[in-house]
Amino acid sequence: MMQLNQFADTQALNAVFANRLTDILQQAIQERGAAYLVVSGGKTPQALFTALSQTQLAWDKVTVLLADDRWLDDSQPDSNERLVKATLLQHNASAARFISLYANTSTAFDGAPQVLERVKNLPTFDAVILGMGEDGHTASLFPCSEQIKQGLAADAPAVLAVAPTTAPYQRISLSAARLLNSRQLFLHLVGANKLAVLDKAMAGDDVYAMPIRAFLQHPVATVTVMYTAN
Ligand SMILES: O=C(O)[C@H](O)[C@@H](O)[C@H](O)[C@H](O)COP(=O)(O)O
Repeated sequence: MMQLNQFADTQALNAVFANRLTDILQQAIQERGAAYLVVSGGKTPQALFTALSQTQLAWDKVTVLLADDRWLDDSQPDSNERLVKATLLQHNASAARFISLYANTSTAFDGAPQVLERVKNLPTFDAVILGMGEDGHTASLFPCSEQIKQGLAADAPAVLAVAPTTAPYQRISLSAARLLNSRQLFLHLVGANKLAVLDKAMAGDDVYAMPIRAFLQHPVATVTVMYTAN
């Protein structure tokens, strides 16, 4: 299921979204003593991360990880880890624990087992923030990749290596099954072109053609879409 929330601009969206995430994490800490937040890389979330980094929260009880990363070390400009460290894990949020999806191996396929060790025993996430590409990919579950069946399988491991054919870099991605194991799922979209992709995703049902459908059309999970045109 999908619930669409539209905002006047990114500032309004980020203010509401940062508050909502803070409330969710706060409640998790109260109930369980710890909170787990999964974020996406790419361009869309950067201002949200800056807003979130300044919120009042027991950040030392929060674990942050990425939904996916490019197989690059964090000195590289296109590393999502680099982005998260530079924007989210600053100010108050610098106290959070971060779990890296990168290992120093030449390929993501060689490194995936090491990353799986770090992720496989994590509990249900409290919030997952997904992004979406214009081809309908989310995290690094790319429709063009040979690994897409594995990434969307109900019994997939928590983490898999992906080689996109229409986007740069090998990737490491949480599987759809692992991402869906969250109390809250958000999809963060900025730009009318992303709304058009969302409409297309809702209008068909081939999950391998548009992997975001595995979330938007999941029989049980609700995806809260946080959208603004600009
Ligand atoms: O590593 C990544 O690139 C992502 O996590 C990816 O899934 C992203 O969320 C979408 O591609 C949207 O990217 P933009 O926000 O840059 O449009």
